[in-house]
Amino acid sequence: MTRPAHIRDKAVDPVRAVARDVLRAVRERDSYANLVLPALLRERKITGRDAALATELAYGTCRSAGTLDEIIASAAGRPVADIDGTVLDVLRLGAYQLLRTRIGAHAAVSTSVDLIRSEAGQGPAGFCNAVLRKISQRDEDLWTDELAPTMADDLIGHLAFRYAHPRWIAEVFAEALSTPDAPVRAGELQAALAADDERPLVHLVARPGLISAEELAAATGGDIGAFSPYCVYLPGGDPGALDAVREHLAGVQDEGSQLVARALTVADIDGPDTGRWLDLCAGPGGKAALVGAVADIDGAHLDAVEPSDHRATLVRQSVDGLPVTVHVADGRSSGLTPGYDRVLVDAPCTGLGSLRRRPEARWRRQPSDVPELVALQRQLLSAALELVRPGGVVVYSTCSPHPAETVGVVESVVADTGARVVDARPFVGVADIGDGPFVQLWPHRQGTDAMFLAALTRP
Ligand SMILES: C[S@@+](CC[C@H](N)C(=O)[O-])C[C@H]1O[C@@H](n2cnc3c(N)ncnc32)[C@H](O)[C@@H]1O
Repeated sequence: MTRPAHIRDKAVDPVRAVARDVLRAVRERDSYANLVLPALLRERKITGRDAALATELAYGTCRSAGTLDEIIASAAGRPVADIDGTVLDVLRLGAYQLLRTRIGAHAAVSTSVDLIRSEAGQGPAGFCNAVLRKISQRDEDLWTDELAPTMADDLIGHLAFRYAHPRWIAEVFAEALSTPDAPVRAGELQAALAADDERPLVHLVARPGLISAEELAAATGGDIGAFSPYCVYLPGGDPGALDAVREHLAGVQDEGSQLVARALTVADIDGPDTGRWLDLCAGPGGKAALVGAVADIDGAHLDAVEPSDHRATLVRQSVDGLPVTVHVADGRSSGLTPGYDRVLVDAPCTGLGSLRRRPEARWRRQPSDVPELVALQRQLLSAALELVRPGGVVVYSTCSPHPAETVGVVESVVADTGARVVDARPFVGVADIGDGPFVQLWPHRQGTDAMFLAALTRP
């Protein structure tokens, strides 16, 4: 019987082999690292500390790939486009260990060379050895001095390299953190990119009516969240293995997303709440589950719209047992009867606000993705304003701080429709959240994803 490639060669470290295979799936098949990795760990029965190391190596390398590539190209004396993909995956993995972990240089280089030798033979293994040894002669700061522009010449370019972000995303962060009166301070942009470059805590949501945040914290050993009454911070480990998650008492959800869902349920509206609530972009169902649980307590009902069959199935699973009806439909032409008290538009977006939770996303997204998304966001927000009743509330949110997707969309729809912006800050309940009326959360300020939230009503 032929043994699988990853265990054919005894010299190959199985933990690094898993990380390498995640990088390969991301590069060759556009896979999502956070879907591939758990499946590989299960299949290869890698658990405990080994699983934690494989996760750190796979996700960390994905997050920093662009900066690592510039260092690899310099050390190899050729562009990374001229390096065979299977060799490049291992060079990235080795460079990550050398520059961004405490793993010793000998272990980082020798395990990488073993990986290449087992697949590609002695020649590529020698190349890998030479490149990684060259990289190991400097630490990350020295490579930054060597290859990045100086802070004085080009602040954004420097910080983008240092904190492993594409330059255009660092520019978006700088724009979003600037005020009409003043450009972003260097220290603030640095803090924002640094926080976005770190592995985030897992945030759990305690499902209202089933378990309290206090009970969930006690059951999981986590800490109660700072802002959302449902949130628990989990320091580490596999949340899928927790009893509370397996029994659907709790789920995994960033605290910023919890605050958006909660804002919909507590926002002021004119007149009595008739209990008609709508989630116009519901898949995969994280916010619908939280809103649906509150609807159950408040005697309301939630309609949840999602055009993709697969994602609508995920919504159904996440709202099982709650007063929620899932509609497979386009939110721009859902056919639902107007008159909703509360409508959530958690719009499809670039996701630039949750890059820390999607390891490879920052290198995949392109500025050219933005205009099409903005057009869709405007149409969805306009549709929501037709579905809400006069005096009801529409909450518009994105997991992106991109000004075109946030303030730009809201202001253009307000100009077109005559809708009125309401101060969203009281519905979020976070102190020192800016001058309003919009809310922009940030990893470096609140420890949440960079969620944006606006509240609108129509006369
Ligand atoms: C940011 S996600 C929503 C996340 C969701 N609210 C949650 O908390 O789990 C945006 C969703 O909008 C859906 N979508 C895309 N085009 C849409 C459309 N025309 N109408 C309604 N939803 C759409 C996407 O399939 C995706 O599931």
